[in-house]
Amino acid sequence: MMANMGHMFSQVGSIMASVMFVYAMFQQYFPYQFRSYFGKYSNIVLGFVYPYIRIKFDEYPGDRFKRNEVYTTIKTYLSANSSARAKRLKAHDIKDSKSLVLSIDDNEEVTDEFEGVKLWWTSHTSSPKNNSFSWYPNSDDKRSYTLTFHRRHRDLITTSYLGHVLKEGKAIEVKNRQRKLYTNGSNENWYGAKRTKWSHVLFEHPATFDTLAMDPKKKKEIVNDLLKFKKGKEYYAKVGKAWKRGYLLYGPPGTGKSTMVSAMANFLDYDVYDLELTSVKDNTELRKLLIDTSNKSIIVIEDIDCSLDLTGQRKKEKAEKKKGDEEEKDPARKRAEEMEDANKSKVTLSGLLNFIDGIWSACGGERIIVFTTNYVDKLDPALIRRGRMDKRIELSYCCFESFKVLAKNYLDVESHELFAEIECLLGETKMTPADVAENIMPKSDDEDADTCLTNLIEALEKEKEDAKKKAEEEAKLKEEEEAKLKAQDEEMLKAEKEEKVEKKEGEQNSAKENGKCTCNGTSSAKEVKENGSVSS
Ligand SMILES: Nc1ncnc2c1ncn2[C@@H]1O[C@H](COP(=O)(O)OP(=O)(O)OP(=O)(O)O)[C@@H](O)[C@H]1O
Ligand SMILES: [Mg+2]
Repeated sequence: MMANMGHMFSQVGSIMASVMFVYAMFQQYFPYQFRSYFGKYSNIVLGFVYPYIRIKFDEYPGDRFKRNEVYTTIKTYLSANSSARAKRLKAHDIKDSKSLVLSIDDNEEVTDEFEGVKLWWTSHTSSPKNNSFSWYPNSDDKRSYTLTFHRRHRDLITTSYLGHVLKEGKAIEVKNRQRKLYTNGSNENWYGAKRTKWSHVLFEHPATFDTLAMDPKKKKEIVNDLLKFKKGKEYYAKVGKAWKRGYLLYGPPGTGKSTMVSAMANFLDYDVYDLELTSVKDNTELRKLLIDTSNKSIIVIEDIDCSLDLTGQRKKEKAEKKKGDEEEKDPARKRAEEMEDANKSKVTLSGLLNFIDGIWSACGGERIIVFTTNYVDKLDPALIRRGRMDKRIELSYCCFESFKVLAKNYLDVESHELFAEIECLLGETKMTPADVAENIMPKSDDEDADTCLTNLIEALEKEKEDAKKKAEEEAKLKEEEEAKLKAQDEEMLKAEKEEKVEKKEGEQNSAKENGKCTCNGTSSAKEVKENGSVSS
């Protein structure tokens, strides 16, 4: 028996060796054309014997920058439907810290059934050929799912089943949706070159329009505007506009610009993309980033005035200054500066304008672009014209209406005897909502509403006093400056007067001397004449 087994193994071994040998010879000596013919016909022959059809769904199909949504939907569908049957699973996000989201692992196969028909899903990951070795998973891996089914079910699968997968996957996506906060840090060096420059965390900012302190009328207007936008798909299509809207939020620091962005995201249930312009290399990268944002999202560029040399003038000035400096700079410093310049963002104003409303901005829809700034006057008018920034919202110092919202949120107080005084003081001072909030926030368990409001009154009075002192100092400074200017003017006038007098005197003197001179001249001429006559 054992001898028979041994004989059989040696037989199998020699057959395998022969097959390998023939295959190697075939690879080596068959001309390329033959091989391709062979491949083609072998596929046809195989088609008769192997009656299965395969459909492949790539994560990044062909020449696209954008992730294939179908791939994502299939992944969601398979996670929900097949994770019970797969043997090797991957655990992903933890939804609300309550449950794990599972999906099938790489190169794992699961079966599914649809109207009594059996089919197979396989996940694949292939790494691009790369000479460098890395311990980390390569984020440039190509991932795909392959669906295999018998060819007799072709119609059923390609129409009904795939439709069912997409519909169900989308429904699960909506149910499990967790909003994300994306940012474009320079993460190139983490796991090699990434396909997407966005990295994300879960968006968990609790700000809402209810907690946002601002004039209720203005707030209502913004909420209505956002609602109209969200429901406006058909309307935008009808008027031939890309479905996007620009908001410019401006005002002093601490007046709630960033808070409003979070409130907008929570209200609309959108993702947030916090775009850091200074780490975007150039306009092409900016475009890629834009294309790789999802629908239903808010793209925020904070402090736009600081992010970019938005005026051509500033660049020119710099260039001129550079020219002047160039001669005296030593080569090492020059090189260091050149390196620094190379690392700096080369995003230009026109690149940014294209990002906002160029042809590319219409890829996808339902996007809100928000710029925030402390200095609206510094911005280039081209950047904030209507159509780019459709709505401008000024967030300003705390008024009484805003205070009431904060008091309700922070202290649960809707009316109080100290309110009248606070209203009066708020009218006379400039305190940001951030400062007001900080003052009325209880700092210990012993502090109640009375103490907190008294704290605020003290702070407001101090602010008023400081403002008064500052105003007085400024007035004094102004007075001194004016006095100085006046003194300078007077001195100049005096100097001018003296100069005039001196000039006049000088002229008179020279006139006198000239008079003498003519006499002398005539006498000397006379003398000459006389001398001449003498000599002659
Ligand atoms: N209008 C407001 N309503 C409620 N809270 C506010 C408001 N404004 C400011 N705050 C509070 O002050 C803090 C700072 O506000 P925020 O970051 O929104 O200011 P900002 O206008 O973005 O300032 P900056 O210009 O410096 O970025 C927030 O954490 C928030 O709690
Ligand atoms: Mg801010």
